[in-house]
Amino acid sequence: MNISVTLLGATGWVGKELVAAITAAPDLTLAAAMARQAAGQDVGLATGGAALGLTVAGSLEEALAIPSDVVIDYTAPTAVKGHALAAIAAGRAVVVGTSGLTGEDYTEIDEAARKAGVGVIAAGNYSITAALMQRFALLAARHVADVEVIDYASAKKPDVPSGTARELAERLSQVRMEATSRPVGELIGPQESRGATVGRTQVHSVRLPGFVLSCEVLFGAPDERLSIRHDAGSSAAPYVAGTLLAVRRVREQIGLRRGLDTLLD
Ligand SMILES: NC(=O)c1ccc[n+]([C@@H]2O[C@H](COP(=O)([O-])OP(=O)(O)OC[C@H]3O[C@@H](n4cnc5c(N)ncnc54)[C@H](O)[C@@H]3O)[C@@H](O)[C@H]2O)c1
Ligand SMILES: O=C(O)C1=N[C@H](C(=O)O)CCC1
Repeated sequence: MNISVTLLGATGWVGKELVAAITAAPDLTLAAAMARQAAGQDVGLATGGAALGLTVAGSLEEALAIPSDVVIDYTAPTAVKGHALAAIAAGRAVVVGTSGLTGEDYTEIDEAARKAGVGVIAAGNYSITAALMQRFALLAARHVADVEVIDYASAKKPDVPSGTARELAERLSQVRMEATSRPVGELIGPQESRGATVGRTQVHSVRLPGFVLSCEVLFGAPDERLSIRHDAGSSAAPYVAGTLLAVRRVREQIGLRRGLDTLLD
């Protein structure tokens, strides 16, 4: 069955790749696309491809006025929550790609989705290999008590920690044992040196030129260490397949599902 899609953030780094992938997929139709600065232009031309005969919507209201099954959001951390709640209120299933949402934001989105009877899938990272990192880390956390997360991104990334690191830390916190390291609140010196506590897990964010997005999970045990690391390259291609997998699966559920690895079985 064909799935019609509304894409928010269509002219962005990830959005452009998704326009090409959705229009090439025989089971998907790009019903609407929003990008404020390219409003009124042909979506295909605005994203560097051939004309598609679909005009870019300049606002969320305009985009949601066109019927679709699923709304994808790859916009900005400041905008995504409002977009998701509006799409849910319009009866659409939602795939969240944008980073920056907290656990509390997701609780609110889950409640709204359950009330509306629609599904939402959110993944801090839609790359298949990043999902595998999360899967391996969750397995390791059942056996090794001490774990911390290092989040590396470009100097320009506006949000902290990355969606990848935040989701990983929140999920590790649900399964991990008590750390054996001294509690952060009992340390001598600036507690910020120990990073941010996300759930029950310390996250250390590095923002430097030369990085795109990397995430490292460090496990420590007496006289040994385990590190599991994901490094993204410079293109947005790795996020496309996972996002489209979520689009194809999101209408099977009601409420929120977090983590691409939960779709991989
Ligand atoms: N989950 C994942 O796998 C994954 C992968 C890559 C990027 N991301 C996240 O997705 C988000 C977008 O990333 P990007 O690199 O494509 O960004 P980008 O800046 O290249 O593109 C953002 C797009 O959204 C639009 N936009 C920005 N602010 C908006 C607003 N307030 N309202 C409406 N539209 C708005 C822009 O015009 C643009 O079209 C970021 O939060 C990024 O961290 C997540
Ligand atoms: O480039 C970004 O920004 C990315 N953001 C996601 C995150 O916050 O984890 C993941 C992929 C790239």
